[in-house]
Amino acid sequence: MASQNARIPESSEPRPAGSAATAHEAARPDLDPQAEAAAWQRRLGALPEAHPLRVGTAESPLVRTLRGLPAEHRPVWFMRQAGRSLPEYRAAREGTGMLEACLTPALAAEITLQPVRRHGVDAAIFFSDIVVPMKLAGVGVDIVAGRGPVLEHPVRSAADVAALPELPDAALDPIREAVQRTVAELGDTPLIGFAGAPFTIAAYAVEGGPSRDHLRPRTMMHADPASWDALAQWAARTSGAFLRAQVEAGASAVQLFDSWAGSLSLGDYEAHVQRHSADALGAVADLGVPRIHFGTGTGELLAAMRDAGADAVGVDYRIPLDVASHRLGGRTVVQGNIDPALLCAPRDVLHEHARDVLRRGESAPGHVVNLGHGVPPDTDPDVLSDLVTFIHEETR
Ligand SMILES: Cc1c2[nH]c(c1CCC(=O)O)Cc1[nH]c(c(CCC(=O)O)c1C)Cc1[nH]c(c(CCC(=O)O)c1C)Cc1[nH]c(c(CCC(=O)O)c1C)C2
Repeated sequence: MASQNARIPESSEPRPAGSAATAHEAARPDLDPQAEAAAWQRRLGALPEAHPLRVGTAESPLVRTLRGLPAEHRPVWFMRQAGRSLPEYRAAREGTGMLEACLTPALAAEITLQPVRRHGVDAAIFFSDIVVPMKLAGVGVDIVAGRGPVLEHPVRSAADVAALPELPDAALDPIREAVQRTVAELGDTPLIGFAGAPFTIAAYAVEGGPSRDHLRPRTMMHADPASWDALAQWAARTSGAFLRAQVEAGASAVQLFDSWAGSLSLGDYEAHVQRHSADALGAVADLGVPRIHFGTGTGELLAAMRDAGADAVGVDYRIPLDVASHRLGGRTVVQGNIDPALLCAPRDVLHEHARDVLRRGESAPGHVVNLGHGVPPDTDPDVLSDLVTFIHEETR
C-alpha cells in the first residue's frame, strides 16, 4: 500500500512549519496508534453487527484516509455529485418534487447510487437535503426549484422558536429504509451520511429562505441570545437525530455541512455556534464513524470547526490546502478543494489545477479529494468521470 505521496511531484511551495509530509504516525505524534486502534474497535462495537463499517468499508480508501491511515490511492467524491449534472438524475426526478424524492426510499437510493456507477467515486453521499429533518419534524418547508429551501413561517421570535416541533424517531423511518437500500447495493464503497449544521439550518429558518449575508440570524444571536440558543439547540438535536439514523442504518462516515458559517466572525462562531455544532457531531460520537466538517469561506474558522469534534475538515476553494493544513497545525485530515469553476476549463488546465491541489494536500496527514463546493448543474459528467480516473492514477 503506497503512502499518499506516491507519484506526486515535489511542491515548489515551502512546506508549512509543523506539518508532516508522509506517514500518519509521523504526522500525529500526539496519537498512540495502539490506543487509537483499540478506541476505534470499541466504538465500532456500538454499531449493528452487519453494519458496513464492521464488514467491509473500514478498509476503503475513504475511511482509511479519514482515520489518517495510508490508502491505495487518494479517495475522491464530489459534493452534489447526485444532481442536475446527470441525465439519469433528471430522468429519475421527472415529475417528482425534491422533498418527495428525498422521502421515497427506492428513489432516494437509486439517485444516491447513480454517481457511484457512472464516475467510480470512492463514496456515495446520501441523496437528501439539510432541510429534510425539519420537514420530518413537521415544519412547513419546501424546496423551490431554482431557489432552494423556503419556510412558510420564518422563525424570528421566542414564541416562534418555542413552537418548533420535535422530530419523532419514527418519522426517520423513510431515511433508514433509503440508507439500508443504498448500502445493500454499495458493497465495500462507503456511504457518507450528512446533516446541516445548526448555524446553516438556523440561517434558513430565520431568513425564511436563501440569503446572501445571513443578517437576520447574525442579528438574533446578539439581540436575543436566549432565543438564538434555543433555536440552535433545536437544530442540533434535529440534525443530530438525522445523522444518527443514517449511521445506524449503514452510513460509514458523516459530513456536517455548515455551508454558510463563512459569514461569521471567529468570535461569533466561538461564542454562539461552535458548541451547537459540537452537539450535532456529538450525536454520533459513540459510533466510531469518521466525521467531516465543511463550510465555505471558513478560512478563519478551520481550527474551531475541527475542535467542534471533527476528524477531517472540508476546505472550500478560496484557501490553498497547504495553508489550510498549516492553520490546522498539520495534524488534521483535510478534504477539498478543486475549484468547481475549473470543471469547465480545458482538460489540461483542470489537470494542472488538480495536480496542484494534490501537492498541497500532502501537507496534511490525509487528503480526501473533493471540490471546493458543489458540482455546478451544467457540468459535463464525463469531465467528472475523467477527473476521478486522473486522481486515482496520480496518487496510486
Ligand atoms: C440536488 C439538490 C439537493 N438539494 C437541492 C437540490 C436541487 C434540487 C433540484 O434538483 O431541483 C435543493 C437545495 N437545497 C439547498 C440549496 C441551496 C440554496 C441556497 O443557495 O441557499 C438548494 C438549491 C440547501 C442545501 N442543501 C444542502 C446544503 C449543503 C451543501 C451545499 O453547501 O451545497 C445546502 C446549503 C445539502 C445537500 N442537498 C442535496 C444533497 C445531496 C447529495 C449530493 O451532494 O449529491 C446535499 C448533500 C440535494
